[in-house]
Amino acid sequence: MLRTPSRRTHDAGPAAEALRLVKVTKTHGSGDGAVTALDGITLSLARGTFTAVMGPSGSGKSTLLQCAAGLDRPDSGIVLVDGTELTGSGEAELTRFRRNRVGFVFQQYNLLDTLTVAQNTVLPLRLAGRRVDRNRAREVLTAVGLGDRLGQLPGRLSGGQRQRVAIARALVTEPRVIFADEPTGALDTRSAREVLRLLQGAVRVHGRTVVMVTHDPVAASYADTVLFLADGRLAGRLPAPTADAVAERLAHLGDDVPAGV
Ligand SMILES: Nc1ncnc2c1ncn2[C@@H]1O[C@H](COP(=O)(O)OP(=O)(O)OP(=O)(O)O)[C@@H](O)[C@H]1O
Repeated sequence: MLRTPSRRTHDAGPAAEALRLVKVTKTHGSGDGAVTALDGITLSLARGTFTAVMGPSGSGKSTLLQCAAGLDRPDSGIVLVDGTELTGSGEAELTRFRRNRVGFVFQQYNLLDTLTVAQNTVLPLRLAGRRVDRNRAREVLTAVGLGDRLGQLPGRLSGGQRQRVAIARALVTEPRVIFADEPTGALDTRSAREVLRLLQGAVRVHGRTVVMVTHDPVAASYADTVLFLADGRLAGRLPAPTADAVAERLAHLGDDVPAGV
């Protein structure tokens, strides 16, 4: 069962906490081929914050996001989203939780080509069995600047426009946390900026919580805080990041790893 705040034991201000990981470990593969992707990650993210996760290739960023979002299961440790414990829950419950409380944005958009922009946008509501208000797609697509594209197929849109549909789709359920894995990785500078501003607006205007994996220091500078990963461990934290400061930290990652972040 998913545990509610009143029944869980790791309770440090649930009202203010959007995401909490306690000693999360994850190993991919087994035997000689086993790779420790996450090596005891403990972190807490406040509601209404925008966090970027950075680190070298293979440092565990995507695995962290997948485990935090309930898309993958840690080997050990605890994951709480908005005060509800995901670890230890059944598959059906986890699916229901993801559909209602979490939004996703991926590098490759993951839109369904045969559905219109509007249909793609409200798909999470349909999958969750929620009522779909006729105006909901228009409302949320207008907010991302695509109010005039409702009936189009994704194949007719640019990469930036597709990613904005993906953001509308992530926002449509009014999720507690939005997880974005390299959302600007396939975009040109201008489209990337639009996407980052939308994510920033979701946090600043609507109080959502965004966790974004990125390789790009400029993209990370849109976040309130950057968390650095190295070898599956937290290797630093940078509040109020500038692109230069992020690039500088990345260049020296591993020089000194603090014990707790
Ligand atoms: N499904 C898998 N099977 C085996 N090994 C995996 C799998 N997924 C990830 N790994 C390994 O786990 C480690 C962490 O991978 P992960 O994708 O989380 O890192 P990352 O920081 O997101 O990397 P990148 O920046 O290249 O996307 C890497 O060594 C990777 O090769």
